[in-house]
Amino acid sequence: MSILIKNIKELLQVRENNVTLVKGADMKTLPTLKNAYVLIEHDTIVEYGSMADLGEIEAETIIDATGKIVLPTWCDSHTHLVYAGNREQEFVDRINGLSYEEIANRGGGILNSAAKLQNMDEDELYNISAERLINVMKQGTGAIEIKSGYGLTVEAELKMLRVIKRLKQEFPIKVRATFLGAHAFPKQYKEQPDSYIDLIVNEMIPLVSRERLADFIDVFCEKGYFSLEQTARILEAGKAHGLTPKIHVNQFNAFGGVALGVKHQALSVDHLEIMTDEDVEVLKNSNTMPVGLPACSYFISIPYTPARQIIDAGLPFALATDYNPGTSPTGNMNVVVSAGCIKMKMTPEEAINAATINGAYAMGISNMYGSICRGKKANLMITKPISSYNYLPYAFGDNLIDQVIINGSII
Ligand SMILES: N=CN[C@@H](CCC(=O)O)C(=O)O
Ligand SMILES: [Zn+2]
Repeated sequence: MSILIKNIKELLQVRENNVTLVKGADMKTLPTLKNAYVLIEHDTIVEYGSMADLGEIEAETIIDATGKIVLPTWCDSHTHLVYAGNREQEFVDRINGLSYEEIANRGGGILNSAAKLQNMDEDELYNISAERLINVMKQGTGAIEIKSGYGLTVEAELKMLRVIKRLKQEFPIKVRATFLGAHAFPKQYKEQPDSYIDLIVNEMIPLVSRERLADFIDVFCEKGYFSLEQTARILEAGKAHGLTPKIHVNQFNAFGGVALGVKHQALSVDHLEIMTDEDVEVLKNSNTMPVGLPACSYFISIPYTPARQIIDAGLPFALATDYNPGTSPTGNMNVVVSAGCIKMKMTPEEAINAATINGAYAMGISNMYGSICRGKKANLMITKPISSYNYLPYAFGDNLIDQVIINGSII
């Protein structure tokens, strides 16, 4: 199977060398090629170049992209896409003045999602999750991280991770799985929280690892959720079982979670709505990717991650959706890229770098995903005819994606 895309108005994120992330001032550069072509064979980008250099090439499928822009598919490094039901009542409660914290304290929030998921049959959970996955693929996402964390019992956490595994097997999109048993304390552990940490460390992590159900270990490190000490214990146990840390930190409070993540060589630290100068400082000279989730800030009206401060400090930065029923009921990376530009003052070049190559880095897959590079996976999207790539974040809410190719297949 071969596909030739020709007469491309502009081909974005073209990398001659296989860079694995971009940071600081380099994020302002988005290498492009005008009037270009790309040749795909099976699941791989084998060649690209200027139309002037296109010789006689045979291809089974030829796509004429006149007037259109082609770029790598989005790499969404933070989602909770597997969940049992929506929480629109909490949305209305927030409009009527309750905060995220107040709703959680009344038994809403993550515990509300866990109760629904524990009662849902695994096939039904798979079917509704598959529908969401198909939807985000059509919106241009070609690689995605999906977390557990709405189970909160051994059985329900494993159910979630098996659903993620099945999604990975059934769809061409690249899926990375994260074990987030430490998302909230189940009600029965409220008075003896360390017994829940024992359950995670002694039962859940060994089972998840034995059945190879996850790549990453995550913890919601936050006041009222998991403390620095509890987070450290879980990360240590995860690492001992081959899981790489990726943590939720600084969503509502800054109290040293970023430094803890860096100390444990977290691949990414996510949320970061509340950042101190020390948090930014500690990320320098680390291999940890800071990840912002602007759809969450928008939806629950909390501050936006200070992307400018982070990038201007010379750091890399990634954007992701945080797709979940409580704080970000969208998996649409196009909206996230727009929000990065509009609310975080990122340039379109920075936002596209953040949502492609840096998102891939935050999933540990940027050697094969996130840029147009010979030998990389054939994950590309073709826009409708548009005036320039700036139009993508500018026309927020418009569907500007015409065709999506994932793993060499047209979706
Ligand atoms: N903050 C923690 N976890 C999710 C929200 C979970 C929920 O409210 O269901 C997040 O990343 O925003
Ligand atoms: Zn999250």
